[in-house]
Amino acid sequence: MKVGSDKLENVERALSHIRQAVADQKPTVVALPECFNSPYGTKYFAEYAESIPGGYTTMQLSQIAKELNIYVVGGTIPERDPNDVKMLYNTCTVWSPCGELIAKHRKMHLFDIDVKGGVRFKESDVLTGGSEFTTFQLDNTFKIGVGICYDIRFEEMARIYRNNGCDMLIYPAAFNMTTGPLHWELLQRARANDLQLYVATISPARDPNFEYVAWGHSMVVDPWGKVVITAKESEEIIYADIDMTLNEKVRAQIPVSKQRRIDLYETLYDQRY
Ligand SMILES: NC(=O)CCC(=O)C(=O)O
Repeated sequence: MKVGSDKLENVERALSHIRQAVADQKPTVVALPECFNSPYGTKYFAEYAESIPGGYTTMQLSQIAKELNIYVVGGTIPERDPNDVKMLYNTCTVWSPCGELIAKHRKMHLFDIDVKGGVRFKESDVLTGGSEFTTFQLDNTFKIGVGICYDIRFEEMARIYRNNGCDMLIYPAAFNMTTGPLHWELLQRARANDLQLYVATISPARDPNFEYVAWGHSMVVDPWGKVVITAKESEEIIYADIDMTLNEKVRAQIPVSKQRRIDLYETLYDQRY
């Protein structure tokens, strides 16, 4: 999705794409990118931040989920904590087909990197990291874990979701022109293959005129680690059918989860899998 500097236009564009997706394919779930109501940059977050729920952007997401009878994974927006207005988060909301807020994830791992000759970014200059894991269920059948962009680099987080029974991980995300070419697909396929579940990412479209140039290429990867579909770098809606039986089929044929030598790893992870 293209994201510009006009918040109302950004939200209107998101709503219009959601309507388009529903008209084209009647999906169960629609997902938006990281930072879809604001340009992605630390100097913008305070100005575009809203409280959740109650702010303009998330009210619109609630209404459209209800109107179209779908689940909406509402990308992310900068969130202002109403109890402490200095506290800002990068937050994803999830809305049920009744328009209820069923999950809220605050980005747990803040994007602070400095690649020589490449990208430098420091979310922690203005944002606070969340400290809760976030999952939701689709009609009590399919369990989804939510992470935001840089969160995908932390395999422990994904493992915890898997140990808690997640069938899919969704990451609204905005990689960049330095790390995108090397790591965007790699990380998604790694998470999907290691944990034998579906992974989806949703990115803003690439706009070379912004200071932070997003990599684009929203993607869905299946539990074999195979890319099911990928978008171009420009604006595009992509659709994927999720086979809810595939995780179990892959896990039965390559039973790595049952073969892990957790007795040797000295891991703190839950040892159920
Ligand atoms: N918005 C982000 O968290 C970007 C993460 C990223 O680009 C990476 O390389 O990791």
